Amino acid sequence: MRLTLRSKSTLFQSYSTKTGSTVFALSSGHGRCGVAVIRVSGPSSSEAVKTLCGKTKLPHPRLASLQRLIDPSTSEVIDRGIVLWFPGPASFTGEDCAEFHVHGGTAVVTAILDALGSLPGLHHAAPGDFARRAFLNGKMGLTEVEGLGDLINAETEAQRRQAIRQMEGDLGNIYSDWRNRILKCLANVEAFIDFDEEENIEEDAMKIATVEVEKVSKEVEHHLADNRRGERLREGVHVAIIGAPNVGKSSLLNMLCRRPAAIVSPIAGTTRDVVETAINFTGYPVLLSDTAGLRETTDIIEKEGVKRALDRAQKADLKVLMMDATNVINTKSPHSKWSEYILDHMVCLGIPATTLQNFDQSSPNTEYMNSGQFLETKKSSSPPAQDMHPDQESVSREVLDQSGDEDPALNSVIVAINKSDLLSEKERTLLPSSKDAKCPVCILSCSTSEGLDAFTALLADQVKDLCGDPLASSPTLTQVRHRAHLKLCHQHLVRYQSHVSSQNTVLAAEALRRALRELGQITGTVSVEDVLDVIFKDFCIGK
Ligand SMILES: Nc1nc2c(ncn2[C@@H]2O[C@H](COP(=O)(O)OP(=O)(O)OP(=O)(O)O)[C@@H](O)[C@H]2O)c(=O)[nH]1
Ligand SMILES: [K+]
Ligand SMILES: [Mg+2]
Repeated sequence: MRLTLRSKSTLFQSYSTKTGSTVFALSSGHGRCGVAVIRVSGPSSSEAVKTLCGKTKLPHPRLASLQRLIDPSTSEVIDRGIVLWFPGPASFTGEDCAEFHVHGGTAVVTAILDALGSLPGLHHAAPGDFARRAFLNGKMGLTEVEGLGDLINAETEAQRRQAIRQMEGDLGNIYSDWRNRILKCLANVEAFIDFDEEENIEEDAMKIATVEVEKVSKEVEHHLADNRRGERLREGVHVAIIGAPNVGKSSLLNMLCRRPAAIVSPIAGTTRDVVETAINFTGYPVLLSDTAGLRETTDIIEKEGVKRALDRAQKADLKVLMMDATNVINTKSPHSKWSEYILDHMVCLGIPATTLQNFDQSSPNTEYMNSGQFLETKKSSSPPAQDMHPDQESVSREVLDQSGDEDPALNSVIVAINKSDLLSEKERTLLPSSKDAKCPVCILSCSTSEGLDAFTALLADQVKDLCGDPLASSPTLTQVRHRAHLKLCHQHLVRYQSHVSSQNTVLAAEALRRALRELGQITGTVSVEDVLDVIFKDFCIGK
């Protein structure tokens, strides 16, 4: 076996010198502001600093100095600002870097950028150029770079916590740990293949590897079965308000986002499009959607609205099923159970059957259906189950396990019975409790705000449950990209076990290599040389 050893740092170096160019960009926000920060990275950074400062010597590294910044073409002073010089590799990107902190006016910023652009070898940076250079120079792993991106984009406290944790390397460490352990296993398996007969390789090298692979495989599996908490927190929890026309869906949306985002009117069928608002819900991001009232209609625009509403309901993490309290009182037969009544109501509205997985079809509430207030049953026209997000299935199952008394068919549904102000005291006592309905029920009035605090608290609890506390448990998966690679990694680990069972060590080793490649694609450290490094270290080949 020939070993070509090359360290990771030389590998990264060859990338960065290949780029060779020097880039610059406005790093603070655009628009007029007190101070703007312009960043430069690359081999010509030192020339840029000297030229703009009009000096032959560089300022002290990493010390702020006040400088007159000069336009090299006219020798005119552009501005007076702070200059920071960060010689590589002790800089954010690992290259020579500089920062110009100037007055944040459009003309000042434009003049500095133009001056930099006029220097030889300097180019305006493309999006993400600085982070990319930091990654290529080994300053950050891919997951850390992604964490940095998320941190910049974080809009809520919980998102910020998750992102900073990822940027600090918590998530990357998990993946690196798996990677290192699989590398070791691969080293064992390779040694077993290569030196089986000639050398004194420990006999149980294969056994040790197999036990360890099984362990990692279980950990990956557990990490994958996270209910998409991290991804939800990153993207926002999708909450859809659905229900019959005129029950007050748009009124509720407006109350929750504290602005008249959707039109409210006494005319049934007012909302047609999905009206989406992003709100910060007690520190958690929520994408709240108001939808068209669900009913059968010949109006083609409203029909499309109903289709969109059902589609949104299907994709939502939580569905707020809104009902009009007066309808509830009038249509509920005294004999039917509340949970059945709610399920019947959903079926009548044509809400996708996937939400009603355990609905007992043998006892439909025909009296209610024939009341004429709602549509005929549309179960058959419901979108097929395979349209569901593949993970929604496991989500449902997990909620089901935890729900205890709740009806699994109603998981992810919150019933909001609105217009309670229109009921008498006596009628109110007839409304269901969460226990009767086997799912959370809130009685509220968008007119008087009654019950709104309780509803908000309940929704906040459910949103928190779906996202988890980003600091409490071990870091969760945050990106679909990671999930895709981890799923493949897990498949290869499972395959490894079956190849070992059939004593095909060559294929077993290949399965580990493929598992490693998937992990490497998450952290951005794919390099076959690493395997050889481990063999060299652990088995002292060539001593
Ligand atoms: N009395 C009373 N009226 C309400 C309440 N909430 C909403 N309304 C009224 O009910 C009517 C319909 O409200 P919307 O918010 O437009 O209802 P919607 O469900 O969005 O209606 P569509 O978009 O047409 O499906 C309006 O006239 C509201 O003012 C409430 O709690 N009590
Ligand atoms: K309306
Ligand atoms: Mg509406």
